[in-house]
Amino acid sequence: MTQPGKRSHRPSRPQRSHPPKRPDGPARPPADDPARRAALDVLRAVRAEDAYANLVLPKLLRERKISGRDAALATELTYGASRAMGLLDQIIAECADRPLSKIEPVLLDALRLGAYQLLRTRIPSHAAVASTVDLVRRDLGSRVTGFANAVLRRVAERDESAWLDQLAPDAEEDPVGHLAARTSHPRWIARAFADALGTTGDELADALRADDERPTVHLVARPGEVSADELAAMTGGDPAPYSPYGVRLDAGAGDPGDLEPVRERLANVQDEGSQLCALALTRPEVEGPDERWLDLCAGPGGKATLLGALAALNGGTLDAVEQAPHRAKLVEQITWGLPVTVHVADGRDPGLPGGYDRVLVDAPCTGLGALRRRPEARWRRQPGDVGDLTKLQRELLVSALGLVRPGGVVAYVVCSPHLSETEGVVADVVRKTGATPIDAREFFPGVPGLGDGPYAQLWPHRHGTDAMFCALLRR
Ligand SMILES: C[S@@+](CC[C@H](N)C(=O)[O-])C[C@H]1O[C@@H](n2cnc3c(N)ncnc32)[C@H](O)[C@@H]1O
Repeated sequence: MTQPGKRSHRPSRPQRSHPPKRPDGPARPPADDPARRAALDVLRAVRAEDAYANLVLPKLLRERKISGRDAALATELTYGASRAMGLLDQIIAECADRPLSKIEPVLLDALRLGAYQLLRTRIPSHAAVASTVDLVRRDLGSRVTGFANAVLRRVAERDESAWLDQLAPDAEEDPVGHLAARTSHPRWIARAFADALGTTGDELADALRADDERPTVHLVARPGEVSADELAAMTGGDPAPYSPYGVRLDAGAGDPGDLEPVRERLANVQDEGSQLCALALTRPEVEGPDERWLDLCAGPGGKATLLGALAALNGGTLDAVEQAPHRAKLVEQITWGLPVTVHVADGRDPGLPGGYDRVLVDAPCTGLGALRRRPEARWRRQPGDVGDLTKLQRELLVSALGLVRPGGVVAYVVCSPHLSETEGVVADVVRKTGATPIDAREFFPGVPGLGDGPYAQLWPHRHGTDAMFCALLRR
């Protein structure tokens, strides 16, 4: 696991033997503690099965019929502890009498939950400690409850800010490491953001902080079915600031899949940044026919649906390629009724005839631009992932340029601001193929702050979207 940088000295052991008492709040958590149990089970699934917290948790809450305040607490603890894992581990390592690698994984999960409650919630310290010890007792028996109790009491000796004063690198000497620790990001991700933003100053802090905010849900109105204004009126949301099809819902608006317009296929859930990148592909002029479009990495089908609906309005068609069969099925389901043909194939050599007027490459990437949606992703991703992905990204983009007709347009899109995945890939392919970059920013009308061009980079802290990157190339 990548951890924020830290100083080498160990702190003196905390002196107090009891966590600070707070008069408010319950003395002990309820004996049956469905919220914390659910949070622990999700952390375990994320660690042991490479599961995604944002998929496992809602399912588990439904199955166990956990709702209301318990569901809210389970969500806060699961997502919060997942996001802060690197920092929590550093603090636990300082407080334990053995290295993290020698702590049973389930016990470590429980300690993370306990430490999160102590440092980042208003739950009284004694309740946070007691509830964690109860979880540990139920899962592992009494043999390790003393250890869990002792570690958490030490964690409770300081608040988060005091721990950070001790553990975070010095702001002057190592500004990126300092901000990484303060915002609970791995250092390499903070570095990648700094490189893309061109600063290690205040804007880097804003970008990293925005990653910890829960994103609001964005909907896309299906072109030809309903307008953004109508969709906003139907859902109680607001028309989005940039996408003509977008609607932003209030935070906590519930499960958007339950909304009637979504059930009736008038709208889909889609980040406004994704909408803007798909739309950018459709906007540059092409001479001659403009009716055959291709999406080379289509699963699960968000952009294919928007492009398919726009193609339908113009009498065109969309071929959608996806390598993973189960994801191709999702594309089929979501684009049902649209002029979209799904092909299960490798986009690097999909066996299609070519000559397309417009091609989208929404390439597999590190997803560093959507970390706020996947709480555990920042700790799961490793710097070594970038090399393999950029090779695949280059190959897919070269393939797209072979499939588009002369004069046609290719959009290269990734949900990452990492310069190797963005400008690095495009520069390499432009050199190799002689494709001509178009200034993509022109095709994001009304959107400020997209960077120095010719590419467009969106950011959560600037635009309230995922950090999507879009390059437009003409063959
Ligand atoms: C970023 S996602 C695409 C998201 C999609 N465009 C949307 O808007 O819903 C990348 C997709 O590419 C697929 N993929 C990975 N390698 C591929 C390849 N060699 N050929 C085609 N698809 C591939 C992945 O399975 C994944 O579904």
